[in-house]
Amino acid sequence: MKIVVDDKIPYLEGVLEQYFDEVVYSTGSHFTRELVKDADALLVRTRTKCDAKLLDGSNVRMIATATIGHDHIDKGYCKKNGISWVNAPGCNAYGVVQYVLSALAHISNVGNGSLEGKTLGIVGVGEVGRRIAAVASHLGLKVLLNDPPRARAENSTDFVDLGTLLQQSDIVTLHVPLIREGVDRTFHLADKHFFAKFGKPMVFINASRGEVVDGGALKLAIANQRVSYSVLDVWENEPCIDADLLRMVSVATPHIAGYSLEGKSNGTAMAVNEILRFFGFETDTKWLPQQLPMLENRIVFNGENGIEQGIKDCILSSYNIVTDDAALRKSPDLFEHLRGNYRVRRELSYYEISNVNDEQVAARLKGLTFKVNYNG
Ligand SMILES: NC(=O)c1ccc[n+]([C@@H]2O[C@H](COP(=O)([O-])OP(=O)(O)OC[C@H]3O[C@@H](n4cnc5c(N)ncnc54)[C@H](O)[C@@H]3O)[C@@H](O)[C@H]2O)c1
Ligand SMILES: O=C(O)[C@H](O)[C@H](O)COP(=O)(O)O
Repeated sequence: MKIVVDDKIPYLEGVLEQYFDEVVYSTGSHFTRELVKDADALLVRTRTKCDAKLLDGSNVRMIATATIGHDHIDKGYCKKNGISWVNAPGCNAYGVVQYVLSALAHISNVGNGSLEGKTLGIVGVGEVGRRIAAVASHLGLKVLLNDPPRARAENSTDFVDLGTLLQQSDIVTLHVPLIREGVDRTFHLADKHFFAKFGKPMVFINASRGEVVDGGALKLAIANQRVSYSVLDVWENEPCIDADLLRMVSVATPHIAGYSLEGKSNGTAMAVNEILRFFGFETDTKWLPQQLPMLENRIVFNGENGIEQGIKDCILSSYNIVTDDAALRKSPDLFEHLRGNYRVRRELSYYEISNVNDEQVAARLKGLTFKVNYNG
């Protein structure tokens, strides 16, 4: 049996070789019909468009993507052609949480004031959005949630309509999948009408998919100050991103929000286990990547400038978004290289915070998923 694998999926060395006769590694964007035609399975990331153009006439029976998003897989085509597919739900959700928390801490530090009492509007409350909602109160934020599919399915009063959210929030963050058609379409969800509904100049964050935002409408909203501060991790037409938009946004990163080490290793593990299960390979235990790289994991809490500042400093010590912003601005043409050669980044739960003498501070840091060494 043969499997074709994206060569940027980490921690895989020698694993699939134990089960498949042939394992071929290739650049995700370079998969060709020729390469996959006699493959039984594909292990991909977002860079491999799995559609008729790639798959027509192939033997592929199973596609696993080591990512949360699956808009690069033509699900209709797969269904019609008996190809099973799986993604890795939630794998890097805490990586995106860390990204958003770092963005919030940075935004607050550069003159947008305390986060305490501000309202964070979360659009799309799935694996990522609900984790952000769960940690937000530990930064003193109130949340408003918008998720029409969940609101319908759960008949719940936890959600508000998009207009209310945009009217009442100080910060809006998008965590929807890219859906191109239908009642829950998210393609260009953030268009000129969306920005016109803002009740006040607002902070805008997008770490979902680039095509969820109409870049032209965002540029206009920044120019006319409907958007007071903007953070973009994802872009239309990646990796060829809009140079004007890059100049205009406040923080720009190359689609790395979910690129924590934990996120990547979870994605690899989930995809590998699904492949092994699909092909009926006997495994004693669920496969997990071994020997993950370590970093220094101690952070000393400093409350001298207030508790909120101390908490924001802990978040920024774990991951400071400005590093990725600087790298992209320096070399926008290296968008894909910056992603492919991303450094090791550990999630908040990896870090242990010391010098915490206050029970409430300890509870807030734990709520943000840090480990806390509390001297109570
Ligand atoms: N930048 C990154 O590195 C990165 C990392 C992970 C995920 N993502 C993107 O973020 C998306 C969300 O991730 P997730 O794990 O939370 O996905 P998820 O599927 O668990 O949650 C998505 C939520 O959005 C809701 N939704 C669907 N249509 C909606 C609409 N029109 N309006 C409002 N809500 C809507 C769904 O009901 C669901 O609850 C992914 O699909 C992926 O594209 C990006
Ligand atoms: O959908 C996801 O999981 C994320 O967008 C993920 O970070 C994408 O990573 P890629 O497959 O492009 O490396």
